[in-house]
Amino acid sequence: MNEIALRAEHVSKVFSQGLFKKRYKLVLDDINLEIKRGDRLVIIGESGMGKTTLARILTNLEVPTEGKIYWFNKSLDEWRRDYSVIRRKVQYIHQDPYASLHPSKTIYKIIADPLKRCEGLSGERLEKRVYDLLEMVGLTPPDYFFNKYPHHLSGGGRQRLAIARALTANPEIIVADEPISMIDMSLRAAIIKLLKDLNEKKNITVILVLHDIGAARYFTYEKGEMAVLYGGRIVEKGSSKEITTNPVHPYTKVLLNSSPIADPELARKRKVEQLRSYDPPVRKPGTQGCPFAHACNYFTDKCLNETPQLEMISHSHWVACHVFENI
Ligand SMILES: Nc1ncnc2c1ncn2[C@@H]1O[C@H](COP(=O)(O)OP(=O)(O)OP(=O)(O)O)[C@@H](O)[C@H]1O
Repeated sequence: MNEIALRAEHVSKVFSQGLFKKRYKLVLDDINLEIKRGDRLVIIGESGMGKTTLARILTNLEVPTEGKIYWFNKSLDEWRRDYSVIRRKVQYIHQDPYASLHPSKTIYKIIADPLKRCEGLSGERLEKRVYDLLEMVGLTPPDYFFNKYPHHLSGGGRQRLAIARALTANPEIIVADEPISMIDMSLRAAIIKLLKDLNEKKNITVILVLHDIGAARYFTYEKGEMAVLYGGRIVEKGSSKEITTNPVHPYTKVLLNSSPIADPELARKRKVEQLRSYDPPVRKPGTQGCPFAHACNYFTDKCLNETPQLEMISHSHWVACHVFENI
């Protein structure tokens, strides 16, 4: 059975700024998403598009202004009685592993403490679990790391440690927010591969928030979906193959065309479309119109006045754009 692991239904978020004269900002606008148990999903978009806010709402670290989140077909209200149990099954991995790891605890303690607290493990059984978890995330040989501290690790090593700590809860869903943004290029693929392995071998549902479409493609190449976020709205979503080989939204096309190519000759030949604006849109609650209209080269009056809704264009592909057929 393909159970839905996580679903966002009509999720919106408004932040207010300013102490006396409040200004309201619509950061997420009517997000609808779902992911089946054991699947992979990437939420992709550039800085300021609302990705972190969405990831935090999906894991109940932030409360939506409107809409609901469902974990395994039950709303968070319905989980209230068993919340402490289900909470541990949905783990959030922070984009800055260093900030999320206790600097004065040894690596052993960082992993052992939650295992002691939640599973009551001690002695040899505890040590074996710590050893196995470090091995699983590639911090090997594990006992070499037992008495080291997070600052002894590279950025990639710290992200592995943060993943191992999340695994102490035996999670069923992992939401990782830009897990590779603070680590060296050469180590990024290894972290994505680790998350793929956890999905494949342990059937953990993995949602990745990324701004790099190359990394998104690598994560979802064999299976999985992508949702492209712009100005707090999903502008295109579908199978990884559809989004990367047949993108139709003008923003997705720009994202794909601006991803780095190793070959300098090909990079020189590539024509990258210039947008009318590179600033993320600032939207107020109640704003109508396409969030991308201020940057889009193909906008019409309709784009300024009417918010495009996601429409199915094939069984694994949806787009929210009034003009995509004319581009
Ligand atoms: N607590 C908050 N109060 C007010 N505004 C906020 C708050 N958190 C986020 N924002 C604003 O919401 C918008 C979206 O932020 P968010 O961090 O979700 O985007 P993002 O796509 O993850 O970008 P980045 O990769 O830069 O973090 C930004 O304009 C940000 O300034």
